[in-house]
Amino acid sequence: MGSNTDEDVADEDQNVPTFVASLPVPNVQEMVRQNRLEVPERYIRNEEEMPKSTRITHLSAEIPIIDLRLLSDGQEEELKKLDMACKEWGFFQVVNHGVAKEVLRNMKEAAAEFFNLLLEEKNKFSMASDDIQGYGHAYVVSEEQKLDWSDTLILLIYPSKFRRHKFWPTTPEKFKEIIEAYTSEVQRVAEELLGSISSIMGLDKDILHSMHRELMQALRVNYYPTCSKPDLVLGISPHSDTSTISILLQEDDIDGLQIRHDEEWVPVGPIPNALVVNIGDVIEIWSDGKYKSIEHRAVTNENKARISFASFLFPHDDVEIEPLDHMIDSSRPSGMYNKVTYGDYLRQSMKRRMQGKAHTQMAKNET
Ligand SMILES: O=C(O)CCC(=O)C(=O)O
Ligand SMILES: [Fe+2]
Repeated sequence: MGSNTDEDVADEDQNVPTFVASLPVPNVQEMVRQNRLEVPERYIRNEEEMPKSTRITHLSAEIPIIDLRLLSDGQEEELKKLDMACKEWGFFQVVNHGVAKEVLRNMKEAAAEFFNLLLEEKNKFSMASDDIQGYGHAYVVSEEQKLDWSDTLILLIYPSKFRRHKFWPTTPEKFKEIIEAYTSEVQRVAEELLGSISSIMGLDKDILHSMHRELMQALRVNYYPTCSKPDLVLGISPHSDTSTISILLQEDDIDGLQIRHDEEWVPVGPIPNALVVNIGDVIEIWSDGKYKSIEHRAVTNENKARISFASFLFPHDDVEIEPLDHMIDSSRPSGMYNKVTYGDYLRQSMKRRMQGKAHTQMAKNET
């Protein structure tokens, strides 16, 4: 991994995985550009989903902050904190991760420049009708469902043989290199984190990584335009991630991400240059529910568009996922989840709209 010597070989390769396509929906940024005040009915949430108050609460300050250097050095305190974070929050912020500020800044600036292009320029990279790589929307499966107040750019990054370069924006000119620089660092951070998560699960450090067969990474860049009525819409619907772990870069000065904790929505206040990490469904299943893949959503605001970068780390399609024997409670010897083939799990989830914990529910062992 990490090499880019096989540049462009993947595009026509039959073995490049494809994902379930989304129905076509309007471009939200363009809609706002044309009429800043309009909020069409399809975006207005039912009463119970409306975000209403989006302010930082006292709980925001309790979301764990983890020092990656200490963690990767195996420092006991930091490993304990990670264990608590995975059990009680499913989310934590990572500092001291070693990704250069310049790499983060370049990524943010390049993405902002891309989204500021005219629609017809961006549409040169729009998703094909049978897949979700490129610029467009994901998880829209019916004409009736409420729509998210966002547009997105999705790229499969690793292994690099799976890249589909025709979807990689060419404006700004250096965008490809900038994505490469950022995502290769994310891959390193992910490998370090998987090592530490292996340790707290009582496994040798390299086990979780090797269980992926190939450690895949997809990048989803979310663009949330401003909204004149942010209390009525959601930038991204509540969902848990189908990944093993996800690593998110967000703006330093715009709130948006909220996570479900003790039945409340808790905003994750940005820490400049930190990365937000969450446990995905795969670890929830491997750990038989001890480590939680927590529901989260994004809200919008009236004043400033927000861009976030979500990297999803996940296993090869053929990998079978099931609770690890030693993580299963003796009181429930068959475990909480059935065995699933990851590729099936992922594609099944994409046939549904994003809906809270519906995906892991599907794998639940009801006996
Ligand atoms: O924009 C955010 O803060 C959250 C994005 C997210 O959850 C996702 O892309 O899966
Ligand atoms: Fe997510």
